[in-house]
Amino acid sequence: MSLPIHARTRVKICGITRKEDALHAITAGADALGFVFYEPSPRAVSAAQAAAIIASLPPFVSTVGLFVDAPAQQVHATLATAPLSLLQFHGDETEAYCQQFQRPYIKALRVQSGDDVAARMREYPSAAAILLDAWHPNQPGGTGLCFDWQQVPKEMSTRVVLAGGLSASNVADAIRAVRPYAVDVSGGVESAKGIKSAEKLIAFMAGVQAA
Ligand SMILES: O=C(O)c1ccccc1NCC(=O)[C@H](O)[C@H](O)COP(=O)(O)O
Repeated sequence: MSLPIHARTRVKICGITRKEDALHAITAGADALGFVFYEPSPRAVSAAQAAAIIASLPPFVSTVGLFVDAPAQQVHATLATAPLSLLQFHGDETEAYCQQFQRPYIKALRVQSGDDVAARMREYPSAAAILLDAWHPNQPGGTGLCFDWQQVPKEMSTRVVLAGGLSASNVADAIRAVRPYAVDVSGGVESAKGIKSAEKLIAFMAGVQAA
């Protein structure tokens, strides 16, 4: 039996740094929250900060821990402190690296023009989903940039979490173009880096529902 997974598009709000933002995101209807464990990011949190936010959440909310080419020991130590439902790997991690933590994981791929996205996605058969994001030479994520949605292989869209430059103004078009399993947003729902806006979260969710 095939599941009707397109009955609605799931939403992950990434770069949560404050309890109030987490609760605004959930109240607006988000399914998942992302915590950035990458020190150079303006949205970085410690494992203890993430654990405190997660402890304040209602049930049935997925929590995603994001890493960029982190030493395995850092991922293990974070998991020991923060109860994360999934891991997200945003660097050049191999499938063998991603699998070693025995947790469901999302592999992020940063898309450049000319990329064979289908071939890159096939390198991670064990991933729970593939997050497709925009490529930038100096920033591994959270760039606020879109990539060309036509590059998403249509036959694989049920595995895709679409990210990169999404906001209330373009998320409905993005969903209609790609029909992804989920969308992911960070900068498009912020009032400042790492600070989410309740109004922008509500507007973003309305855009998702309009698609
Ligand atoms: O958000 C960050 O600062 C970040 C830093 C390093 C790696 C990944 C990062 N974010 C990952 C995400 O999942 C973002 O939501 C995704 O890149 C989209 O960001 P945006 O274009 O700002 O919506």
